[in-house]
Amino acid sequence: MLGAGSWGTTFAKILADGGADVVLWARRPELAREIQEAKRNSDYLPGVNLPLGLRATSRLDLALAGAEQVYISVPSQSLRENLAIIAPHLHAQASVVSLMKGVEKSTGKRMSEVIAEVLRIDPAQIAVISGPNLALEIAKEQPTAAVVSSTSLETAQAVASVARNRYFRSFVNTDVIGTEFGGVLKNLIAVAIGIVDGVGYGENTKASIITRGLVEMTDFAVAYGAHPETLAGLAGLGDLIATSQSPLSRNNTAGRLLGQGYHLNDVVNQMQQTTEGLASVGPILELARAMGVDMPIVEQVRQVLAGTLDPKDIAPHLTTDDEPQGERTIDGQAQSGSAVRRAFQRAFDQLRNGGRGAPGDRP
Ligand SMILES: NC(=O)c1ccc[n+]([C@@H]2O[C@H](COP(=O)([O-])OP(=O)(O)OC[C@H]3O[C@@H](n4cnc5c(N)ncnc54)[C@H](O)[C@@H]3O)[C@@H](O)[C@H]2O)c1
Ligand SMILES: O=P(O)(O)OC[C@H](O)CO
Repeated sequence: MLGAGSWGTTFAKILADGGADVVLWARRPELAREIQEAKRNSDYLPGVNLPLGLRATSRLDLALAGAEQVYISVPSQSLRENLAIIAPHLHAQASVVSLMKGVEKSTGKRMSEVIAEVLRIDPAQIAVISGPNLALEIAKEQPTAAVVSSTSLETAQAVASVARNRYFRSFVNTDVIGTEFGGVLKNLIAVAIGIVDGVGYGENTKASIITRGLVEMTDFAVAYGAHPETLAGLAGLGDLIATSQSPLSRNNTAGRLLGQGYHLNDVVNQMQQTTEGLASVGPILELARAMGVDMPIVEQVRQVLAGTLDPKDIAPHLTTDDEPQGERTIDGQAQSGSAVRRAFQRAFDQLRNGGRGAPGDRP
């Protein structure tokens, strides 16, 4: 596991509690020592006891020696530089798993794209994991689920069978684009929710933004080749709900501070952990423009960040059109609603089958 922040450490615990032999790489030797010796990461996960079998080191060569699966959890904007130092130590057949939820600001690339480009490995060796996964809740062993996605179902299944335990359930799919963009886009909507929360608006406003935000997320991801069902699953709606509702969310918290009137620079200074949404707004809007996708909520988040829109004005503008629009739902067709129906059918089938058997989120 590369990256010993909140999510890297929590995910190392998930893997170790599932029975895997895990070595966690921390950049700072003193943090590696605390994890290795005291089985604690007091900076990021105060009060959490880590598994006794979890090892930690600040030496990348030792962390990667013989690793069959390499999980990466560093800030998205630092992935490329981290990959450059990882590459010489990586086993040629290793699977590389991204736990990150951002796009690279300078290129607009998803994390799996950056990994494929820098490491020059077969995309079938790459997987991504996303879902409603607030680190601190999981570190306290509160049950949740996630989706492991790879273009190779075999790789996704191999990773999912390791990344699971009594409190963490992994499903699989092969929609890497939808799974990654779900994690990126929900951050932007969570910032919007935080903003209106900070302003003092209530549940109607937030529900409207979540619902319309999901349409924006789906329109965007589908334009780039995702399946709409993925956005109705754990990596889309599931994560959107968790991130928008929780005070543990850094994106939500950053939004709330903006809504309370703090300037972006002050908010960035206050956030001690990675807040991916703030860096993703620009590249996502550029990608949206390139595909002709309308994202009024994300555009207004950009304006609030730029200081050109008063936070209290964000909510009424759920659409940029003056004329009343049809309420397109997540598959973009008000009349059919077929993606929503399929998602409900899938959830129903899973319940009926005791959690098994859905083709999209296969456990
Ligand atoms: N925390 C969560 O609840 C959570 C859940 C799911 C996904 N994620 C995603 O995981 C990724 C990492 O998030 P996190 O919460 O672990 O962040 P964090 O800020 O808690 O930790 C980031 C870690 O990366 C390390 N790092 C390595 N290279 C770095 C560099 N060049 N610059 C700065 N830090 C560097 C830091 O030392 C730190 O240990 C993000 O993409 C985030 O969206 C987080
Ligand atoms: O704290 P956030 O806002 O980065 O959200 C953490 C996770 O992505 C929630 O699934």
